[in-house]
Amino acid sequence: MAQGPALVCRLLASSVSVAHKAGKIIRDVMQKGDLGIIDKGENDLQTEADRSAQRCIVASFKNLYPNVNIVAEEVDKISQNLDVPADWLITDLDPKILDLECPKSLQGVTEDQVTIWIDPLDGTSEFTKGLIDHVTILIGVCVNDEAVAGVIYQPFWQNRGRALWGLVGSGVGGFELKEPPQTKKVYVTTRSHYDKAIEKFIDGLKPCEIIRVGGAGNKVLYILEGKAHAYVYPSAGCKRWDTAAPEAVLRAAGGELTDVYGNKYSYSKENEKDPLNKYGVFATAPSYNHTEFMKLICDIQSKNEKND
Ligand SMILES: Nc1ncnc2c1ncn2[C@@H]1O[C@H](COP(=O)(O)O)[C@@H](OP(=O)(O)O)[C@H]1O
Ligand SMILES: [Mg+2]
Ligand SMILES: [Mg+2]
Ligand SMILES: [Mg+2]
Repeated sequence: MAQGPALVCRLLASSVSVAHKAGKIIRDVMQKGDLGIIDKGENDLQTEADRSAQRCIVASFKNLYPNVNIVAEEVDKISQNLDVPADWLITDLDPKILDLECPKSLQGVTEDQVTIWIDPLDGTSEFTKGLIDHVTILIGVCVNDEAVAGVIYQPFWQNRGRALWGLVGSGVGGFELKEPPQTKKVYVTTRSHYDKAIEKFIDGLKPCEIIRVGGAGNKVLYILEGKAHAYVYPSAGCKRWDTAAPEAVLRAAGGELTDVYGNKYSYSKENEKDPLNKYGVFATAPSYNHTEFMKLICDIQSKNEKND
């Protein structure tokens, strides 16, 4: 008897659908111009767009998948038991995603094994400065420890939004995967959390071109669209909601994302209590050997420790 699409495929298609709805909320807040900025402290802002986009995504997922674990960036009690307005309801699931060949290891997954890591607006600092191209919505579908599917959504793309999605072991969609330039190495790093230590680390990578832009999702996008060989963030600061979706899409495309020791982050629900990516973020394009890259990173790390 036909089983219908696997839960992971339905969750991925639902993530694309709800990201479109949250994207419209973010565009509307920007259009109205009253961002309602709150400073959460330590260079971490939150706006009405972060709050409203999260409410839409969390309420919609809870409505359709009541037993899935959900961890979202913004502390917001409202979305826990919200009546979902009709225009937030998850609808029109993309048949291309529902019809994906779901990897055998994921076919029997049940809701209780799933944790959805949500960053309703990644690149908030840039959003408050009107740098809207840096902004993405990140929805990572994780099974036990692993980020297996994800959506990097650009709400301001051609002013109607674009979803880049991936299912590890199955494929990617919504964009054209491009290789980075064959010439010099190009690395992408933080724009708004740059400090002397990061600058010193990045200097160790020279000669290369350094691009500084906002958003973890946006930096992985630079890799997927062939604008950079690697994303280098040699500091704690990002959280699991910043990397779950980008890691899933990048790995589905053949790339890698790890900490400074070359280890993947665990995305199990237990990490809700301590979501900090303590050992940085290092992501590489499919054609860029991650092991080689991490050896280079390790050399820089030990050189800096010797000189300190
Ligand atoms: N040192 C730090 N302190 C607080 N947040 C940090 C941080 N470093 C990175 N982040 C968060 O990680 C994401 C990517 O950061 P960056 O743009 O600097 O590369 C942003 O997510 P949000 O915009 O969702 O908060 C940012 O806030
Ligand atoms: Mg934030
Ligand atoms: Mg973020
Ligand atoms: Mg955010």
